[in-house]
Amino acid sequence: MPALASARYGKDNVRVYKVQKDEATGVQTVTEMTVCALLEGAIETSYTEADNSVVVATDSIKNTIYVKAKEHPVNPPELYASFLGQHFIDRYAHILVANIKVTVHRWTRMVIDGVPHQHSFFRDGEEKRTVEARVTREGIALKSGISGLTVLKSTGSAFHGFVRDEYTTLAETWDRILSTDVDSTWQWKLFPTLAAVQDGVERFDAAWEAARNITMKTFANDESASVQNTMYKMCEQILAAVPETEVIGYSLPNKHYFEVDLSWHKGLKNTGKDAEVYAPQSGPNGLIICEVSRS
Ligand SMILES: O=c1[nH]c(=O)c2[nH]c(=O)[nH]c2[nH]1
Repeated sequence: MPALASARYGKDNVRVYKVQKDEATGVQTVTEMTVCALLEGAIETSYTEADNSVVVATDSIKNTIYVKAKEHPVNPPELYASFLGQHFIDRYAHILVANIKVTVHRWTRMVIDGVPHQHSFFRDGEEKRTVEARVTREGIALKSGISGLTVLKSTGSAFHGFVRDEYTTLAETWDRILSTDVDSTWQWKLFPTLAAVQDGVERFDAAWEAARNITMKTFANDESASVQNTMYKMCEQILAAVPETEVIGYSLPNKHYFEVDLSWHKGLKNTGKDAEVYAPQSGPNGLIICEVSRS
């Protein structure tokens, strides 16, 4: 006898733009985000018995995303995600969980002739700020993050001492290129209420800045023994810098740059200490993942 083991539904890829206009100065500030809202609760019969009376239409969920963006601040995204999720469990008695994901796209203010422009912006990279909220009547669980922050260092990275056996072809190296697309998350202690999220709301921007700075500073300055060890050092520092976090996570692809032997052409030296021209690889790539919590 089959049984519905789990179910959630809602609207994904809802693109939202909000402008804030300071009438006194003429300065405008913009936020663009992509929102996903998925609901859980007493919705089984919609799957098993074609009972749509328990279904808040995904079209209505999309409408709610826009309305809540109008009614509430969209910054920081942790606050907007909490308002939105809280709405669904307050408004519908049979909805037990609202899963909200907000992805914020970069619009950085232009500086023209040394002066910040009042209303013009540019996309300075595909890095995103993210938040995942799981809102229930027990509280609001928030996981904030950064994704798509592409970084590279041209030296200061080694990898040696790994298992050597009949499957190994990789040479040990004491100097290699290290490049990755940073995906980092920090899970907050459970907020018991929406008011607890609102109280001290500046913690969210401060944590994002700390995580981003720690990631870049550690990436740049660490004499890396491996991706594993460098990411662990990042996690340790974020736990120390943001006391309200419980778990720090990283998922880092190791984007390989291979040396190219050019000795076939007039004896050109382009390997080892003479390496200058490399072949960036699009795949396969390593993928190194960890989560670090307080002991
Ligand atoms: O930092 C690294 N960690 C690995 O686990 C690994 N494996 C590999 O082939 N290269 C690397 N680099």
